[in-house]
Amino acid sequence: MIIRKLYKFENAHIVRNCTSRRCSRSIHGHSYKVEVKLSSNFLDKGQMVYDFGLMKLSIKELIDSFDHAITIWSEDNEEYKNFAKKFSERWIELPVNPSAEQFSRVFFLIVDRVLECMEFRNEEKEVKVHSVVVHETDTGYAECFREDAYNFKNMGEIRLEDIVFSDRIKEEWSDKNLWDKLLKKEKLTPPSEV
Ligand SMILES: Nc1nc2c(c(=O)[nH]1)N=C([C@H](O)[C@H](O)COP(=O)(O)OP(=O)(O)OP(=O)(O)O)CN2
Repeated sequence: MIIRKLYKFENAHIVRNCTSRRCSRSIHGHSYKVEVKLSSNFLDKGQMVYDFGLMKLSIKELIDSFDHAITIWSEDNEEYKNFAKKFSERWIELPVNPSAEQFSRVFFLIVDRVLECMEFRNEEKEVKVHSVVVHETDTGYAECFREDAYNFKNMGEIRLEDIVFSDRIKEEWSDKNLWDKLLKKEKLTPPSEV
C-alpha cells in the first residue's frame, strides 16, 4: 500500500545549462509542491502504513528548510554563489543543479535517511520511500523512484554530506543538530504521541 503526504514551499533558483532561457539565466521562484509517497505491506497498531502526524516532524522540517530560500548549485559561478549567500540568509547549496528532477532525488534521499534513522514505536514495519514527486509549476513535475535516487552514474552523485543548509535555516529547526544526526546515522526517536 502507498500513502502520500503533500508539502509546499516557495523557493528561488537558477537552473544552469537548460534549454529554457528564462530558467537558466534569471533568478526566479516557484511555489513547489512535494508529494512524499511511502509504502509498506504492513500496518501499524493504528492500522496505518505510517501516521501522517509523524510525517509532520523531521520530514516536514527538512522539506520546509527550502521555504523562502534560494537553492544554489555548488558548481555555479563563485560570484553568484557568494551573492546569493550574502543577500539571502536562507540558502541551500546542492551538489546538483536545482531542477525539479534533482530536487525530487534530493528529497528522496533525505526522506530515505530519515526513515533509516527513525525509531518505529507503533509497530510500523518495512516503511519505505516509494517515490517523491516535485511539482515545480501547475503543469510540470518530476517523480523520483529508488532507482533514480541512487542512479549516481547517469544522474549525478548526491551525497547528503554535500548538501549544505545555511546557519539561519538550521537555527529554525526544532533540533539544530538534526542534519548532523542524519549524517552520522544516529537514531531519531519520535514522541509516542503527536
Ligand atoms: N524537465 C524540466 N524542465 C524544466 C525545468 C525542470 O526543472 N525540469 N525547469 C524549468 C524552469 O524552472 C521553469 O520555470 C519552469 O518551466 P515551464 O514549465 O516552462 O514553466 P511555465 O510556468 O512557463 O509553464 P506553462 O506550462 O507555460 O505555464 C524549465 N524546464
